[in-house]
Amino acid sequence: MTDGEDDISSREKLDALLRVAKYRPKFTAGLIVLGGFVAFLEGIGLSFIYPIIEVAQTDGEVASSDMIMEVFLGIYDALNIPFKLGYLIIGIAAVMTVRFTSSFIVGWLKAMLQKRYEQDLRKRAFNAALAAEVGYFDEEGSDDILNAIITETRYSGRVIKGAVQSLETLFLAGMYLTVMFYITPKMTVFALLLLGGVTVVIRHVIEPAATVGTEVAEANEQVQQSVQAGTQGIRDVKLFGLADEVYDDFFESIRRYTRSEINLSRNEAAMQNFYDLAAAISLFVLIYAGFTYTGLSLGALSIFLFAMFRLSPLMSRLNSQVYRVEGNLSHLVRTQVFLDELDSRRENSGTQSISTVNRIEFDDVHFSYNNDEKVLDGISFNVEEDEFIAFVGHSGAGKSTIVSLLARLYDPDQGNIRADGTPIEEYDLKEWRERIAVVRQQPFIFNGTLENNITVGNRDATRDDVERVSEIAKVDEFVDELPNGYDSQLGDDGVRLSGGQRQRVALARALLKDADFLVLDEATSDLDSNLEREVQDAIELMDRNYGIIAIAHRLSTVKNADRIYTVEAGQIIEQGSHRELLDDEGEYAELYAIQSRG
Ligand SMILES: Nc1ncnc2c1ncn2[C@@H]1O[C@H](COP(=O)(O)OP(=O)(O)OP(=O)(O)O)[C@@H](O)[C@H]1O
Repeated sequence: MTDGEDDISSREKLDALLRVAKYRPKFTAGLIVLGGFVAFLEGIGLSFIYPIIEVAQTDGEVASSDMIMEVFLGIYDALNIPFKLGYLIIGIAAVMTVRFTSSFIVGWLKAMLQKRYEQDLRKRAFNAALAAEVGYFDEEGSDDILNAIITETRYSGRVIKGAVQSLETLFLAGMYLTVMFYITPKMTVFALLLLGGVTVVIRHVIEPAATVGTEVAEANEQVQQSVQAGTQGIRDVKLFGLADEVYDDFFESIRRYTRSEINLSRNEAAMQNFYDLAAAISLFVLIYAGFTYTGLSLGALSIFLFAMFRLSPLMSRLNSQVYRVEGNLSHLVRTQVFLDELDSRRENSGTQSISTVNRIEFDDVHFSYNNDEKVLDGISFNVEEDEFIAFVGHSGAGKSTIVSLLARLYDPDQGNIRADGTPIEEYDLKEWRERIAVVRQQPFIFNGTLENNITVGNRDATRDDVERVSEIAKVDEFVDELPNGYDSQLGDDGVRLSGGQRQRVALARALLKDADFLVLDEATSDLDSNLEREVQDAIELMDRNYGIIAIAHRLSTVKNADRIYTVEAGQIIEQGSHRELLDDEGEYAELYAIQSRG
């Protein structure tokens, strides 16, 4: 195979196969042994031809002329069965029954192995994806991750079945060869050279399977991306007249996919048919040679030719199977690389337990997303459990990033974030996230009921609890308009809700969590100012004591904050109460003046 950019080296393929072998090795070994047993029975069945032909020719009067005959006579004698044609037929029928029943079991177990392996890969991939850092999703894009979990794993699962199948075929071929070799070594070597030569020529001429496999995998990924843009992004596609562009992308990738799949099948068909052609010609050459140059008995020659007749399609099947396995191996290698990457990007959790937080402190925190532009440049602030602080500033200043770091979606490059004096990365990650309730500007709505969406952070909550927080978040104002109240299905990503309604659901969700700090990242920006004010008041008047960290564009919502921090280019440029900041006549005062005029 040529080593192009996207080609996968033999070493990688071998590693991938070795890793597959470690999945349920005993089951797989049992399956292979059973495959060997099938081949053995096939051999026994085949050898029955010999006594059957001999007995038919001599009308039952056979002498133990050679080893095969002696073995058969011995067995029939031991079982006390007459060595007659009828009983020989019954014998072969019995052997074939066991052989094909075993084959059926092998087929069944193979499917089991393949599907379970595929399931295992999917489970591992999704589990690892759920545990991976958010940064990995930023880099890879969720489309690629989706494709790796859904599509690549399916192809990968086929490797294990294909490999076992190839081994089975190899056993059968080996058995036929052994029988042939036993009868006439010279003609067997000649037959092998013929078939082997044809195989080498055909494989050399046809494109290496893995290259085509990689092409199929890449094209698949692109198809998925285009379809996703056309489904998830359908509104923007329509609004911006992007349908043609999205369709062109889709068409180009599906064309690539179709072409690669056709090439793959063409290569397989070519291999199969040209091989069969060569095998058929070889067979007639051998029939001629057998009758002309060897003094074999009709029985022996029949077994030889029958074995040869069965061997040739097996060899071509083996060729196609190996070719398929190689093709699927490139998917497997990609899946394994993906799994390794996910594992190496696992979120780090601390071990320290945490049940309440009284104080959070950012101490000279620096951060950049891709090690290039600094997004946070020395952020320091603190907030107590009974305080309300706010961040304001221009878009892109780094405010949401502060929240992401606080929730440990990312870790700082430099500096410390402490909770009650301990760096937050030392806390158990899950427990830490339970301490803070974050409401994002564009929350995700899960496919389920309204109630289900409100209780995501507290599945034990009762309907009363749900109604209580819904009143504060003003969800109660639209719940009656939904067809089944709290039991209404919200659809994929909450398509049935307006932006403001989604935000209210997210707020109710956060309020239901038993957290110590409530983090509102433009949480009410889609509500009209009156409703926003009402929600804000309701939160501030709650009996429950939360520390509140709010990010706001509309400055009126943070007027009551104990401290307001103005963020610019990743730095806090001023801080103080609303009054103090107005008196300072700095950036905040300017922003406030602009908004008041508006
Ligand atoms: N996941 C990400 N990967 C790379 N860069 C990012 C990512 N998220 C944000 N940024 C960049 O970091 C900078 C700060 O973004 P951030 O969302 O924190 O700003 P913000 O002040 O909250 O803005 P806004 O008010 O518009 O929400 C921006 O320049 C943005 O492009």
